[in-house]
Amino acid sequence: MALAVGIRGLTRSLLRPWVRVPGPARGRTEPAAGGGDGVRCFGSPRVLVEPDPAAGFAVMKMRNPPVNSLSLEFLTELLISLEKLESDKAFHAIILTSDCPGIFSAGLDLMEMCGRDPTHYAEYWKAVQELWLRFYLSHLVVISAINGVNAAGGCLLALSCDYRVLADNPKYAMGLNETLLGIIAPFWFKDTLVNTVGHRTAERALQLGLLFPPAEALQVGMVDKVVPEDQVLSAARSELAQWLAIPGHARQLTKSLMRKPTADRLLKERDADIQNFVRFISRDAIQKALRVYLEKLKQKKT
Ligand SMILES: CC/C=C\CC(=O)SCCNC(=O)CCNC(=O)[C@H](O)C(C)(C)COP(=O)(O)OP(=O)(O)OC[C@H]1O[C@@H](n2cnc3c(N)ncnc32)[C@H](O)[C@@H]1OP(=O)(O)O
Repeated sequence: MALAVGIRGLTRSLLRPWVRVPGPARGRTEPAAGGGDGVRCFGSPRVLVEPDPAAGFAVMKMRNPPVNSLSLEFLTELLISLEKLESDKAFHAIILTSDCPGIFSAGLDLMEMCGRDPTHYAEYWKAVQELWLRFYLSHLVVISAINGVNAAGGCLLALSCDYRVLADNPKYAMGLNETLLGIIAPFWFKDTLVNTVGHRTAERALQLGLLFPPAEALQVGMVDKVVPEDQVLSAARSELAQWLAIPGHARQLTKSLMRKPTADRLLKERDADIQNFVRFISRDAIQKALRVYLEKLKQKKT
C-alpha cells in the first residue's frame, strides 16, 4: 500500500531513506534489539529504529520530547519507518516503545488541533487515520513495550499492536480519555477499544475518559502483560518468540481476517470521517475546550 499521508511542509531530509542516527538515546533504556555492539541504528529525527535483521525484528523508539505528542511530522516519520521495515523481507516484527522517560505518548498533538485552518485539520486527520490503518493492518507482528503514561491517540497506537506489555508503575496509566478534553473518540478509536476489552468495559471507559493504571489495565485486558519497569523490552522480546514461531502467512491472514472488517468501516467512510473531524474540531466551543485543557496542563507546573 502506498504511503498516502500528506507530506506538505516536511523537510527533504525527513524523506531521506534510513538517515543514520547518532545514538545519544541509546543506553538510556534496556539494550537494543540483539543488544550486540554491531547494532546499527537508523531512523529519522523523531523515530529511532534499532534493527536486528538476524533475529527478524526491529525496535522502534518514539522520541518526540517532551511527551511524544503525535504531531503531523512525527506521525509521518512513524509511517515512513513502518513502511521501510514492512518492505524489507528481513523483518517480521517490530517492538514499539518510547525513548522519552516516563512517557509512552501524550496522544494527538493538541497544537495540531487548535487555532489552525480547516485544510490543516483535514491533512492532520488523514495522517492520524493512516497511522491507525497502517499499524492496525500491518503484516508484521507489532508488540508495544509501553514504558510510560499513554493517553488517547497514544493509547490507540498501542491498541493497534498485536500484543501489549506495560511497565508496572502506577503513574503509567493508559486509556482513551478524550471526553476529559470535551472531545469524542471517533468510531474507529471506539471499535479498536471494543475489540480489545469488550463492549461494556469500553462503554464505561470511553464515557468516563478512564486512564487505567497497570493492574487495572491488565485486569480489563487493555494490556496483555505487566512487568517490572526494567523488563519491558526483554518481556516484549520474549513474547515475540512465540509469534515468530507461527508460519507467517497463516498468522498474517488470520490477523487480516480478524481486523479487516473494523478497518473497512473507516476505509469506506474515510472522507466523511475527515469532514466530520474538521467540522467538529473547528467549532468555537471545541476550540475553547482544547485551549482550556492546554492551559490547565501548563498551570499544573506553577
Ligand atoms: C478526536 C480525537 C482527538 C484527540 C485524541 C487525543 O489524543 S487528544 C490528546 C489527549 N492527551 C492527553 O490528554 C494528555 C495530555 N498530557 C498530559 O496529561 C501530560 O502532559 C502527561 C502526558 C501526563 C505528561 O505530564 P508531564 O508533567 O510529564 O508533562 P507536561 O504536562 O508538563 O507536558 C510537557 C509539555 O507538553 C505539552 N503537552 C502535553 N500533552 C500534549 C499534547 N497531547 N499535545 C500537545 N502538547 C502537549 C504540555 O502542554 C507541556 O508544554 P509546555 O509548553 O512545556 O508547558
